Amino acid sequence: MSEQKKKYPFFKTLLRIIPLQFKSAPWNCIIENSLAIVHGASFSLSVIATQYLFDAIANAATGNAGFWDCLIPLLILAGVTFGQQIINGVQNFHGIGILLPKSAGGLTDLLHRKLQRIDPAQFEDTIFLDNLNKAREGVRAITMFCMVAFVMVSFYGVYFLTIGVYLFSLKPMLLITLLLAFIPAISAQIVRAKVFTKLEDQSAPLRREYEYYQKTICDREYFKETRVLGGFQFFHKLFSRTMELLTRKQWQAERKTALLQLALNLTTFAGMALSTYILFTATMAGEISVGAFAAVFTQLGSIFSIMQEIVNQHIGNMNRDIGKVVNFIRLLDMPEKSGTEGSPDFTKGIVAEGISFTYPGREKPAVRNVSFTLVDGETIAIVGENGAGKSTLVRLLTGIYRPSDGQVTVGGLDTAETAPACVYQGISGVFQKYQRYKMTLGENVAISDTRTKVDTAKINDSLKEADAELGSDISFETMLSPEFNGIDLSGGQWQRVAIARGLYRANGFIVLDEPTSAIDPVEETRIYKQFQKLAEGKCAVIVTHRLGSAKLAHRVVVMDAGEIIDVGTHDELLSRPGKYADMWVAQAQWYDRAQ
Ligand SMILES: Nc1ncnc2c1ncn2[C@@H]1O[C@H](COP(=O)(O)OP(=O)(O)OP(=O)(O)O)[C@@H](O)[C@H]1O
Repeated sequence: MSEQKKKYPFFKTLLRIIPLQFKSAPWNCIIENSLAIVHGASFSLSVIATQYLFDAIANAATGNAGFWDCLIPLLILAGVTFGQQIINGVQNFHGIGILLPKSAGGLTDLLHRKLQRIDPAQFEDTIFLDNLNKAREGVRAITMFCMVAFVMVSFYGVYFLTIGVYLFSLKPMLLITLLLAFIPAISAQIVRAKVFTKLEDQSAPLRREYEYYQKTICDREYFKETRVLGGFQFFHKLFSRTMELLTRKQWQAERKTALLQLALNLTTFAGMALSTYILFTATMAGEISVGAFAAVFTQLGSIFSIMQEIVNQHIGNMNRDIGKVVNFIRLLDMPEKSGTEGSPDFTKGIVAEGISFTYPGREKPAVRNVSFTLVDGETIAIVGENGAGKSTLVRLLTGIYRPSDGQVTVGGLDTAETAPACVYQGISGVFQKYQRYKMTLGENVAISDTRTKVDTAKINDSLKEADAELGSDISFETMLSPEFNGIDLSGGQWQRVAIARGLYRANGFIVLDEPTSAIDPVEETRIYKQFQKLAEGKCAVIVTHRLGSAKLAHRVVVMDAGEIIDVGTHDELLSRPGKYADMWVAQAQWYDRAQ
């Protein structure tokens, strides 16, 4: 059964998430529940104290009790009421101020760890991205959900158990009427759950859309282009339309459930009237004392409002959030990219045998039946037109994606069978879509090797090797982000920092996937020459459109429409007619100066 279709019943889901919540903040869960138990029991204590007080007053009126007989239950009642207020305050503060943030942190951590173990190819899949968006919403929902579940058992559970025993001892029918009054309300909540689960499923893609449109309007990375190209109105319209759609869906769900709520209120009103009647007739018939009548009568309002609070508010919210909670669990249940342990031995090189890969949502494979061997100490350049499959091949060779057909071995490790962390441990890469971390210059470089202690001399060397001359006013501590009180770099400077990051990481297999597009061709050739020196004795892959750089590699692989159409040295490929020779002629004038 696919993950999407797998069913998650309410109680099974609840049993799955309670241990997760408990693990994220064990002591706080214990404290919260203990407070809730005491708080719940205190309500019943106040009912019993009220009964004693009224009985004592009734007896005093007939001369059967004195002042002290009335004062003691009065003091007990005052003490219980005061204690209730204190416990309530402490419980609220602890629940909202401590337990909630702590467990939300724990669950977020769990989600992040899970994401690390999910196949990166999933991040290209729209359904997965929707599920991820839903699961993020689930972090907040799950914490509230569990808190309510705890409170239901430890506070309301204790309250209703003790008050139930008390009412039953007075008159069983009273308890039965109260319970029956809430059955229609509970059924209404089941319908509500279904409505909101469906709403959540429909909302996630819309939410992702409007979050994206909002980014195009407000984010710095889009700001210049959307203003200059006049895209603001366009994106604003899309944003408003998606928002409107989402709001309309929410409104429809709320309207549907609000009608049910109305029916619930009528039922509870009828239940309250009937209970009062039973209580009155029992007192008149002398079945219960005046004190018990007064205690129950004053409590009836509280019992109903607490029951309504449970059904309308808590069960209602739980039902509304169950969809989000299920999405969180669904993500946790996703298959992980795991495998056997091992260490790459790069003397065995990198071998691809008949590999193919198709992106989710695409029919044509991006890489088709590709085979080649990169021997130890060899540098290979991969060239080809846009969309030829170069970057996809690199992702397959580095184990980021697993081939749908064929086999890739990196230093003797089969990427489909080995734990990803083991495959990655000896690889360093600079990719086309490298990151511009909003961190200091030093962190931007050293982040590629968090396994070892930060080595400032090595950061310096890497920046030098990448020819990253950023200016005398920029040091390792300079924050590279205007959003965080720092400065920005030019496109070419960022690329050099990214290359330095790739060089900083210890490796046996280096990949440069065209990280030099913002650097002029002459400079690029210089960087690649330096890279070639660093790659000596290692396995290396260069992806480039500029054949002046491909020339530096031992062999060149030419790709077209996902397939390898030619392999050879630069000179071999030039000596025969073909795509490489055509591309070289078209680009030759760039390199005349660089020779
Ligand atoms: N995330 C994705 N989802 C679906 N298709 C994709 C995705 N990424 C790439 N493709 C498709 O896979 C094919 C190969 O893309 P790839 O990025 O590997 O080409 P490339 O040779 O590196 O291109 P370029 O020189 O433009 O960087 C293209 O047809 C592209 O449209």
